[in-house]
Amino acid sequence: MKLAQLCKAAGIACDADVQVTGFAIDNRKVAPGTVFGAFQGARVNGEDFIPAAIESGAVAVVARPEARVEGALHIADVTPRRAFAALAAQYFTPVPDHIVAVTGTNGKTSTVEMTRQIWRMAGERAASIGTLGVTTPDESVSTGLTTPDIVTFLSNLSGLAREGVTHVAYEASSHGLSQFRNEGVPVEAAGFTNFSRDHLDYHADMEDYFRAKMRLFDEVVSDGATAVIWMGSGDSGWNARVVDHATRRGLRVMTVGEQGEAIRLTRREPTQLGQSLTIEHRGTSRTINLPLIGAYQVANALTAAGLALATGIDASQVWDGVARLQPVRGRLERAVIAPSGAPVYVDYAHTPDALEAAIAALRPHVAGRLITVFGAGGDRDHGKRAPMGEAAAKASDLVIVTDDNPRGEDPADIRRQVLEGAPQAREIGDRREAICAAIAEAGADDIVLVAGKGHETGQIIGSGENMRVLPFDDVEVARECAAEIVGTAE
Ligand SMILES: CC(=O)N[C@H]1[C@@H](OP(=O)(O)OP(=O)(O)OC[C@H]2O[C@@H](n3ccc(=O)[nH]c3=O)[C@H](O)[C@@H]2O)O[C@H](CO)[C@@H](O)[C@@H]1O[C@H](C)C(=O)N[C@@H](C)C(=O)N[C@H](CCC(=O)O)C(=O)O
Ligand SMILES: Nc1ncnc2c1ncn2[C@@H]1O[C@H](COP(=O)(O)OP(=O)(O)OP(=O)(O)O)[C@@H](O)[C@H]1O
Ligand SMILES: N[C@H](CCC[C@H](N)C(=O)O)C(=O)O
Ligand SMILES: [Mg+2]
Repeated sequence: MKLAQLCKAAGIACDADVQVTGFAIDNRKVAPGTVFGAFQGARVNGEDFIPAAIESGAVAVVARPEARVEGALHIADVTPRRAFAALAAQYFTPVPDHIVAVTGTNGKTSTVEMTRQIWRMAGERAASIGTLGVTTPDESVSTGLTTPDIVTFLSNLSGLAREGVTHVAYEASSHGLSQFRNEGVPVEAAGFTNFSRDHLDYHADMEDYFRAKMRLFDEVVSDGATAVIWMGSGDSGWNARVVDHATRRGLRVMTVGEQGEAIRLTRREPTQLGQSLTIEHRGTSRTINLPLIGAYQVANALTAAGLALATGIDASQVWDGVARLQPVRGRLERAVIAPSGAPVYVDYAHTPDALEAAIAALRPHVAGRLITVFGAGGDRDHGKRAPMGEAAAKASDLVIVTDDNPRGEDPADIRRQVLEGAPQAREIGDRREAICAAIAEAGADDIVLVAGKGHETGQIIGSGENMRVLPFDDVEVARECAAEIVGTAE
C-alpha cells in the first residue's frame, strides 16, 4: 500500500510515493517499509529510537514536530499517538462491521464478554477484546494487557474480520484511551458502566481520570453512534455527566438501569441460583431470570443488552440471551465448596467500589459470616489501599489482608497501607496461607470471598529485570486448600 494513499484517507498531510509494509511503535519490530511511531513514554522516550528504526528500514516516522528525523519522511504532529492511530487504521483493513467499546472503572471485562455472548446466542460470529484477552468463536488468547498497543489492537481487529468475525466488543481502559491505544476504527456504540476511584498513580486526579474516559464519547466513537449509559439507583453524578458528553456530541443516548429511560430495571430479586429481573423496554414489561448473582452483574448484563440492541440485534433475541448468560471467568466464580459446606468465591475486585459490590453480591446468600481475603497491587494507586481496607472491613465479618502482585514494592508496606483502613483485620502475607486459613475458619453457614486476582494465573513479584511471575491461581489454590482440609480430617 502507498503511504500517500494512507495519509489521504486518514486526513494527514504527507506526500511520499513509498510502499508501506507495516507499522510499529517499537524499533525492534521495524522491518524495511515500516512506518515507525515514536512516542514519549512513561519509561523512555521513543524518539531516542528513531535512528535505530530508520537503520532497520523505517520509511516514515510519526513524531512530534520537534523530533529529529533524518533519512525517512517525518510525519509531524503535536499528538503523534493520535496521528499514528489514524494512519495505521487505514492500513489494517478490513475490520468487523459492528464494533462497540466499553469504558468505566469496573465492569468493562464483564460487559464486553456478555455482549459477545448475547451476539453469539443471536447467531452472530462475535469476539471480545479486553483483560481476558481476545475471545473468538473458536478460542481465547491472552494478550497480557487490557488494551494492547495500537498496532496489536488494529491487527487483531483486521485478523478477526478476515476470520469472518462480524461483531466485536472491546474494553477501552483509561490508560488505553489516554494513550490512543484503541481507536481509528468505526465504533457503532459505546458503553459506560460506572466511575469511582482507581489509577490515581497514573491520572493526576479524578477529573483527569474522567476526562481520559470521556475521550471515548467525545472523539473515539463514530458520528451518530449510540451511547449506552448505566444509570443505577445510587449513582454518584458521574454517569449523568457522561449523558451530557454524549448529548453534546450528538450521539443517540440510551440510558439503562433503575433510572434508565431506554431500558428500565423496575425490580430485582435474588433467587437461589441467580436473580429475577423486571425490565421495561419499548413499552413492554418482561421478567427475566438472570442466571448470575450480584447486582453488579445486572448492571453489566443490561449494559451489554443495550449494546447488542444498538447493533441491530432483535429485542427478543437479546432478552433470551440475557436469560442464558454464562458466568465470566474470575467474576464471582464459585471455586469450591469447603468441607464445612461454606462456598468459596473468587472475584476480581481491586478497587474500593468493586469490593463493596462483590461483598454486596454475596451478602444475601450468607447466613453466618462473610470472610474476605484480599490485598492491593504494588506499583499501582497507593491512595486506594486504605479505602479498600475500609470497604472490606465495613461489610465483612472477618477480613484477612494478604498480598496481590506486590511488583516492585515491599509487600509488608502495601499490607500496612491496606490495614490502615481495616485495623481489626488479620494479616497473613502469603496468599496461599491466607486463603487456606479463611477456608479452614469458615463454618457451614459462612461464605469466603477471595478478591483481587480473579482470572489471573500468577503472582507478580519484583520489577524491571527482577520481575518474576510465580504461578498462582486463586481458584486452584482454594480447591487445594479445601482438599488439604479433607486430607487432614481423614
Ligand atoms: C504506563 C503505561 O500504560 N505504559 C504502557 C505504554 O507504555 P509507554 O508508551 O509509556 O512506553 P515506554 O515503555 O515508556 O516506551 C516509549 C516508547 O518507546 C518505544 N521503545 C521502547 C524501548 C525500545 O527499546 N524501543 C522502543 O521503540 C516503546 O514501544 C514506546 O512506544 O504503552 C505500552 C504499549 O503500548 C504498554 O505496554 C505500557 O503498559 C505497561 C506495561 C503497563 O503496565 N500498563 C498498565 C498500567 C495498563 O496499561 N493497564 C491498563 C488496564 C487498566 C485497567 O483497566 O484497570 C490496560 O489498558 O492494560
Ligand atoms: N457494574 C459494576 N459495578 C461495580 N462493581 C463492579 C461492576 N462490574 C464489576 N465490578 C467489580 O469489579 C471487578 C472487575 O470486573 P471487570 O473485570 O468486569 O471490570 P473491568 O472494568 O474490566 O476491570 P479492569 O479495569 O481491571 O480491566 C468485579 O470482579 C467486581 O468485583
Ligand atoms: N490484581 C491486580 C488487579 C489489577 C487490575 C488492573 N486492571 C490494573 O490496575 O492495572 C493488581 O492490582 O495487581
Ligand atoms: Mg477489564
